[in-house]
Amino acid sequence: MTDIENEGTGEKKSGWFGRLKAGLSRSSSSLGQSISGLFKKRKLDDETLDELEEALIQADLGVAVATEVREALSKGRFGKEIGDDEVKAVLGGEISRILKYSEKPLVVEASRRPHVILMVGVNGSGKTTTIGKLASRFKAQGLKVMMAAGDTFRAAAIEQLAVWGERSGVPVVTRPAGSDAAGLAFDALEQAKREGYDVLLIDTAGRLQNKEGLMAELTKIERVIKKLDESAPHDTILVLDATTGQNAVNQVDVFERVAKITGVIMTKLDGTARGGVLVAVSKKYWMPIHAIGVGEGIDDLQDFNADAFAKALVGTAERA
Ligand SMILES: Nc1nc2c(ncn2[C@@H]2O[C@H](COP(=O)(O)OP(=O)(O)OP(=O)(O)O)[C@@H](O)[C@H]2O)c(=O)[nH]1
Repeated sequence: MTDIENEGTGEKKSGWFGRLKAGLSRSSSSLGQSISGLFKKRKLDDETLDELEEALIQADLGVAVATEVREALSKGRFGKEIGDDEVKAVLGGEISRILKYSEKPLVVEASRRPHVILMVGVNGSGKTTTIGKLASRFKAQGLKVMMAAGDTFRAAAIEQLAVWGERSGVPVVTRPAGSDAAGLAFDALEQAKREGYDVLLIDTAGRLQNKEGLMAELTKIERVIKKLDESAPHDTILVLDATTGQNAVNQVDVFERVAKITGVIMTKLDGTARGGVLVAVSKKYWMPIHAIGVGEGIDDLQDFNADAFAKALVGTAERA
């Protein structure tokens, strides 16, 4: 058994925390600025709490989280004077507490041969890139990895995965654009079983315009995979683009209805002011968040760490 958290040295960790913090700096500076503006030697009254709640909603954390933070902050402090630092500390603590439920590294059960991971998400969410990053990580851990270019609607997606395959030295099963994705998934799994692969990562198309079509496609892929392995897919990971803000929450709604989502990876957390949406997703769905994408490079995928994320989002810490 292995997981993607076991990678790297302490030095690398502080490096990635730096990257996470840099990535989330837009989110944290917009949130930090709102808070700093609010709590310059101010009494904690209803008006201030209303403004804080509004700032949190503006930062995409969602109404439920904003209400919870408001309650936590007012407890024992209502009517007293309060400063930025205390507010940020309470906020960071509350966010971390919520996110803890979602902290769950992606575990590959190597004995499954292969552990089948289906990647779903709308076009452009970062699915293909994330598969490439995962493949490269698993390979670095010594696992035998295969990818299947199941987004057969777009020739560019097939080519893109092939490039990731070359980059990471991982074989990619492809078919010409327009081919049947379920057939491709079946063949890939058959080959992976026969040749003793540890992990099979399957890309899928994510056209949201037509929910019935999407559901039919994913259901068909699942059905044919099960002919070869009743327990597969072992993970169905929804890839969400942080830059879409609240729309990411709607996407969980849609995909939950068309597939049995087992976890989430959120991409593009570098350089967006909308990183708070991850907290809204965690709070609403209590869903495992396996990892986060903080760039386009092969190493820009980090294990999700609730505490580090909360600190980077609120902008409270120099180090993890
Ligand atoms: N900045 C940044 N860009 C990312 C990240 N992940 C993916 N991208 C970029 O987002 C764009 C879309 O990524 P894809 O991997 O092609 O997305 P997809 O969901 O497979 O989209 P289709 O191929 O259209 O189905 C690409 O330009 C990626 O390089 C990330 O974590 N940070």
